[in-house]
Amino acid sequence: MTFKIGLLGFGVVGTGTAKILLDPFGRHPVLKEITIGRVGVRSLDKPREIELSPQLLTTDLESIVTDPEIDIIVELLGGLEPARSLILQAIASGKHVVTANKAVIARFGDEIYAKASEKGVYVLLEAAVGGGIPVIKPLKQSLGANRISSIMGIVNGTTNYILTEMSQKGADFSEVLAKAQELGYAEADPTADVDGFDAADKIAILASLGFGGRVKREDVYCEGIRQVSAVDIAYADRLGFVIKLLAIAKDTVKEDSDTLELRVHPTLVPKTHPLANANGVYNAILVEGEPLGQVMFYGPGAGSGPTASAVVSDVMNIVGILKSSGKTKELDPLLSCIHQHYCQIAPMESLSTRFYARFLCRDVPGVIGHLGMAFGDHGVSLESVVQIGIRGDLAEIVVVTHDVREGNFRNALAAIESLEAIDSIPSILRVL
Ligand SMILES: NC(=O)C1=CN([C@@H]2O[C@H](COP(=O)(O)OP(=O)(O)OC[C@H]3O[C@@H](n4cnc5c(N)ncnc54)[C@H](OP(=O)(O)O)[C@@H]3O)[C@@H](O)[C@H]2O)C=CC1
Ligand SMILES: N[C@@H](CC=O)C(=O)O
Ligand code: NA
Repeated sequence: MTFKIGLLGFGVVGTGTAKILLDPFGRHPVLKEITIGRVGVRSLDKPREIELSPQLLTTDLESIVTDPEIDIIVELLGGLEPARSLILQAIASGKHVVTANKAVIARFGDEIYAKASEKGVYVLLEAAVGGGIPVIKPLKQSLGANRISSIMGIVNGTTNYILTEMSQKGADFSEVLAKAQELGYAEADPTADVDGFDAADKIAILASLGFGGRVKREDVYCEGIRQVSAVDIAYADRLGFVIKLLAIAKDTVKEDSDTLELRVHPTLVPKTHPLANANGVYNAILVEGEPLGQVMFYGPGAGSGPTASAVVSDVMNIVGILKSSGKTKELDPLLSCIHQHYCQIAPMESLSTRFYARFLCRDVPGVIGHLGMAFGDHGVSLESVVQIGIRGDLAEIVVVTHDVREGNFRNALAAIESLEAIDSIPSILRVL
């Protein structure tokens, strides 16, 4: 029996996917039954790493998603449109879909999964989060017996690569970003990586799987890494931390309400924490549940081969189902997505966390006392105050707070900004 896939996109991940499918020797035997039926691209003239028969390539992507010969559509275009419309058209034509497109799923997952359930087809997305790391299927299946309390991790390879190179080699931000693009890690528009949007898409998807409700993408609080400077990386290092872009989804049961913290931001992570040692393009996702406790998923979070590994494993899962149960419309609830309600998200002001803040102060007597008083007045207690040095004619003071409600911390900062001794507050970062 042969199963035909229609590949939408033949870039970094599309090429990696074709490489695996065209070289099945030594891999799972089911791969020998999968062939590439058609390939959709934007430009027919572009030089390609893999030579495909010219009849396979087309710029008419609609003709692929409606082709009766195709069993599975593999969407590797990126971007919102035409990806969303083509996925919906593929579903309407009764085709199963595999996608790596977290941007589309995080925004239109409810629409896509509702249509997929109606049509009795699967939409699988292992490659969309953590690249090659198996994390979607484990959350759906292997961890299904657990009550998940938190999902926290490094889910963007590009920014982790940038932060690692900045901290280990003192490299320059824009040079490292260009290298990440060259290596095929970054999105077509790398703003999505650098400003945290890609990580926010991914944590929205993970939260929805882990906490059993839909998540509105716009509810994810999101800060990227643009404001992380070499100065803060060096201070963090001296204080025993590394700076990582963390994506966090945490169940916070308070009194009678059960809400979810959902946020992406650069974070000072203690060097002893398991997430601190995920470097370069590697991602790490720490899941906590009852009764299991903690489990960490670690591996390459982006790149052609690793991401293609996840894409092809989804294709194989669908082929396995088609082979064993035929074209039944009854979906396996452990592979499909059936959420109906939305998770309730906690407002940022109500969250409690530690903060790191760097102040530039006029070197007047008692400045540390003024700072301490302003924090104290707003219920913020300090874990450490380090007056590190002089920058020009300004004194540089770094503080780390104890756990504090975000709202109280912001109020304290507003008061501090108006102090005569304060010149500026160049950085504020959260601490794990
Ligand atoms: N790169 C990575 O490491 C990872 C990527 N992903 C996701 O995988 C998906 C693909 O990413 P990647 O392979 O890096 O992207 P690329 O930009 O390398 O490839 C995109 C492919 O899609 C084709 N394409 C894009 N828009 C259109 C259009 N409107 N009509 C026809 N063809 C189009 C391009 O055609 P042409 O070649 O003619 O330009 C190209 O072949 C994205 O959703 C991304 O987020 C997920 C995990 C990791
Ligand atoms: N641009 C993304 C690619 C994988 O999802 C990243 O850098 O992680
Ligand atoms: Na994955």
